[in-house]
Amino acid sequence: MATPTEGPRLQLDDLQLAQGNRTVLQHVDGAFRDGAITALVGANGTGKSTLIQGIMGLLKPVAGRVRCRVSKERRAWLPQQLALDLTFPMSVEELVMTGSWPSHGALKGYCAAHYRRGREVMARLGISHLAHRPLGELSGGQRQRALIGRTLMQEAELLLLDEPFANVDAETVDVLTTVLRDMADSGATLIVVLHDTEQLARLADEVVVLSHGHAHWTSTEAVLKGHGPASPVAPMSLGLSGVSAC
Ligand SMILES: Nc1ncnc2c1ncn2[C@@H]1O[C@H](COP(=O)(O)OP(=O)(O)OP(=O)(O)O)[C@@H](O)[C@H]1O
Repeated sequence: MATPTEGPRLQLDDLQLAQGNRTVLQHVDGAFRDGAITALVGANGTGKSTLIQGIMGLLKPVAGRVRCRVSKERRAWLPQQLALDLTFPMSVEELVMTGSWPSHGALKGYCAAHYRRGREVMARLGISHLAHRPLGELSGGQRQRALIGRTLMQEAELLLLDEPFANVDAETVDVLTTVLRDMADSGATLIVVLHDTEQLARLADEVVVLSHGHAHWTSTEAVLKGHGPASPVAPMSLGLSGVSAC
């Protein structure tokens, strides 16, 4: 199938997604802005993970379609930390280096340029001193830095993150916020599931609100002021915690 060369990288056309026999989202129409961070918010069970699965091609649409101009090698998905098994014997550096697999292949071995880039990525995330530490011996924040390092190594153009700041320390939130902003400023399209108004205010350029089976594109300001799509909607009813920034 030919890949269109114009328009946004990621567009959803009248998308309908189901889990089992149950429709979770329908008539989802909209584009994600390139070079921007879009927050995905909604109360528990409104379909945030379902939408991510649909975008990543892990869940086949019941109707409509996902139009994505990003090659599979440049798409990255960071699930919730709890969903990850990081007990296998691998060091931080080995994990970061696997980010080169989608484009380079898993079996070819790394060249000097790969190792150089891996070291740059670890330095940027403040984890150089952990390069040889097994993943199973990391804190939540250190683990999340290593996982983001893997997506930097991959040079992801489309990055989906499910609650990236859950169970991480404040310093890691600062480091990751800077790195994610830099990625967007470099042109990447980022979609981030968030549950915290402070992080939303700090990070999101725009917001997609999931509610009652539908998705609505809106501004960060509208959500923070408590005006959702079918306004007025309190941030808490969107699954957002923290004090409203209005
Ligand atoms: N594998 C599954 N089989 C059946 N139903 C599922 C499955 N996964 C999710 N669901 C249902 O689909 C709906 C949407 O779930 P989803 O996990 O996408 O919501 P969410 O917004 O990500 O929730 P949370 O904020 O709790 O992570 C829920 O009603 C959930 O119970």
